[in-house]
Amino acid sequence: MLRINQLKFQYKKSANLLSYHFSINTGSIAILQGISGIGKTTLLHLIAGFLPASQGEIYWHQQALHRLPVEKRPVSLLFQQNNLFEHLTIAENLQLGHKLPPTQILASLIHLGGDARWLTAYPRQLSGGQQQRVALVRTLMRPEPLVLLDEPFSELDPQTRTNARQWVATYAHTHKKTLLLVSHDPQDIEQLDAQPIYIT
Ligand SMILES: Nc1ncnc2c1ncn2[C@@H]1O[C@H](COP(=O)(O)OP(=O)(O)OP(=O)(O)O)[C@@H](O)[C@H]1O
Repeated sequence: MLRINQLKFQYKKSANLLSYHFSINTGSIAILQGISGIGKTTLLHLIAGFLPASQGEIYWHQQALHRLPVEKRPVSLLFQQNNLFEHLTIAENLQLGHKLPPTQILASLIHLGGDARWLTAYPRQLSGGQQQRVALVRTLMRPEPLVLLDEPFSELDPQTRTNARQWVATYAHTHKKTLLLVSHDPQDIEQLDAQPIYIT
């Protein structure tokens, strides 16, 4: 279980105090919802360890994540943007952070409408939606059990989005991942059979 217990954060003294309290079951998919600027992205960064909480706790099973440095947290995070290293090819980007065979990674990419020809390209040579799918594949195929996805389908057309949702749901289920994602699209909740979590 991921347990967010009375977690609080403030960018600076004059800013709103952001506050979070909820839990999600291991192996489930949860979707963070709430109006723009309410603090969804901030929460993902607090869980991953890129921001320090001022109060509260983050527990993954019995492990106190809030006491661990970023690299020790069992977390894989897809940012809203800039997920790929510009100086590495797509193949090199896809190889980072795991030891899976390239054929398995390519199969996932193709499932999302990707193409083997992308592998030798650099990120700047792909469209925003193509880059997003590459980054999504890498984030989910890393070994960490807790996966945080910040608007993972935002750049995709409706058909590609449907395929991407199916791949994410199947991969997460098969590999026993726990997923927490940010989305404004009600269809994501329905098709991913996800638990909505409202941030207020
Ligand atoms: N680096 C920062 N420095 C100061 N304030 C910030 C910073 N990043 C975000 N904020 C502020 O913190 C609040 C929460 O931002 P956050 O990006 O977490 O919201 P969000 O719910 O993810 O928004 P959106 O749905 O628009 O992506 C906002 O008021 C934002 O202006």
